[in-house]
Formats: sequence, C-alpha cells, structure tokens
Amino acid sequence: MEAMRQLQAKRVVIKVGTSTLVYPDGAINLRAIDQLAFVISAMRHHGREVVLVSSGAIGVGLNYIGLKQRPKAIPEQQAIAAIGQSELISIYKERFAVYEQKIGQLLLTRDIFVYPKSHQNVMNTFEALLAQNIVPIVNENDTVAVDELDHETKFGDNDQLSAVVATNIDADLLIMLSDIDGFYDGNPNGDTGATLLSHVAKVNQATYTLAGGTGSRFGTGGMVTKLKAAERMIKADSQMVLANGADPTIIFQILAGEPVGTLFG
Ligand SMILES: Nc1ncnc2c1ncn2[C@@H]1O[C@H](COP(=O)(O)OP(=O)(O)O)[C@@H](O)[C@H]1O
Ligand SMILES: N[C@@H](CCC(=O)OP(=O)(O)O)C(=O)O
Repeated sequence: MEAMRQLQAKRVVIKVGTSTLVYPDGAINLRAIDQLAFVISAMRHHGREVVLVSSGAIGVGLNYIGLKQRPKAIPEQQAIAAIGQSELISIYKERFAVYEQKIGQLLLTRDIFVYPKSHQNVMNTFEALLAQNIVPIVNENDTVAVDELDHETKFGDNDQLSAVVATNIDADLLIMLSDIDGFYDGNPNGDTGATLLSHVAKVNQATYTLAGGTGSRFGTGGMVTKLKAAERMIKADSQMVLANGADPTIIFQILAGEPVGTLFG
C-alpha cells in the first residue's frame, strides 16, 4: 500500500475542467456542481481558504442555446461564452447558497498579471474576498481575451490560468480535477497499456513526451497544459494534485493525504 501524503493545504486553488461540469452528451452535470459546492463549503468551515477556477462557460452556453458542437468562428464562441458564463455562475450561486456559502466572480485576462496596478487590484480583490469568507470563482474573460500585436490578453486555457492564480496568491496546493484518474505514462485515450503515475517530483522534457491532447469535445487544454501548470507550481515550491473530478468529494481524500491521482512536486 502506498504511503499517505503530507500536503500543505491552508490556501487551496481548485480547478475544474469542462469535462467535470458537462456530460459527454452536452448536458450540465448538476450533481458535480452541487458536490463541489458542498466540498468547498465544508473546506471553508475547516478554516481553509479556497479559490475555484472553473471552466464551462462555453460548454454550458452550448447547452443553454441547444447547440451540440462548438462553432469555429471566434465571435460565435465568445457570444456563447458570454451566455454560458452567466448561466454557470447563477448555477454556482444557487448551489453554494444551499450550504450558506457566498461566492464572487472574477473574470481575468492575462494582461492583468503584466500591469502592476491591475495586478495589485486583482490581488487585493482575492485577499478581500478570502478575508470575508467568500469563495472567488474565476474564469478567463473569454469575450475580451485576444492575442493581437502587443496587446496579448489571452490565457487560452484554464489549467495555466489556475496555476498563475495559485502562485500569485501564494496558494499551497492546486487541485486539478479532470476526466482522468491522473497522469499516465502514455495517453490512456488510445494507449491501453498506460499506467497511472502516483508521484511526479519534477516536470521536464521527458514528462512532456508522455502527454497527449484533450479527451473531450468541449475541453481545450489536454495534458500538456496540465503539465505546464504543474511545472509552474513546482517552481513556486508548491504542489499540485491531478485527480478525477467524476466525484468531486475525492477532494476530501486528497486533503486527508490519501494517495489518489497524481501528486506533482
Ligand atoms: N499522459 C496522459 N495522462 C492522462 N491523460 C492524458 C495523457 N495524455 C493525454 N491525456 C488526455 O487528457 C485528457 C484531459 O484533458 P482535457 O480533455 O483538456 O480535460 P479538462 O476538460 O478536464 O481540462 C484526458 O481525458 C486524456 O484523454
Ligand atoms: N474559458 C473556457 C475554458 C477553457 C478551458 O481551459 O477549458 P478546460 O480544458 O475544460 O479546462 C470556458 O469557460 O469555456
């Protein structure tokens, strides 16, 4: 049996991918959202500070307007994100309210981490929300994010956004929930012999060669962006656990130090 893990987890960032929030047929996974609200509210009551980075604007938006596929054109994608984000946050608000937990919404672009005053204001907002026991829920501001000339505002994926947020607010731990049990030594979506790695101490070029692309129709990052997030966390002397979000109460097991998923760092 594998040893229990020793994790620092006073300040925790949780990232949930579209695959955790939206079923493969496009329907919204309300059970997962409800469990997230339950787990995060319980964590708050145990004195932990929690930030949720949630994807799902596009996935929820597609469901809301009855589309099965993400359109190719950027303006349409941005319109769907606008529709989906407001729906997503109202679902979160309703589910967190069941546990008497208040939330706040932060829609971020990459440039706020470049401009010192913007950066300071965002950090102040995080600190003020956490001090008032409010759970910040973060997503990329998809409707304004672009990459043009010297105006680059796009993260493009929430895996890296979650690690940037986590390192900027000095979080001890990033918990990344996806549709897979952890990091394998090959893409399990095709390589049936791939085995789960319980601990990855360092992320280097050899680690990247084991990573493949996204598994779901709605997700964007795939494993490469998760490894980039892990690399960023390790460089900041923090840790990341990648685990399956099919049942978000797995977060309790992670916090208890049980060897589930993959620990990076
Ligand atoms: N080495 C690997 N280990 C685990 N999963 C991998 C690996 N390489 C590629 N993948 C794929 O990455 C997917 C998770 O990324 P993604 O679809 O972007 O999820 P999310 O929506 O949670 O961000 C998995 O379902 C799997 O198909
Ligand atoms: N900002 C986008 C999420 C992009 C993204 O990184 O998605 P995912 O790979 O599911 O975490 C949205 O809310 O749809």
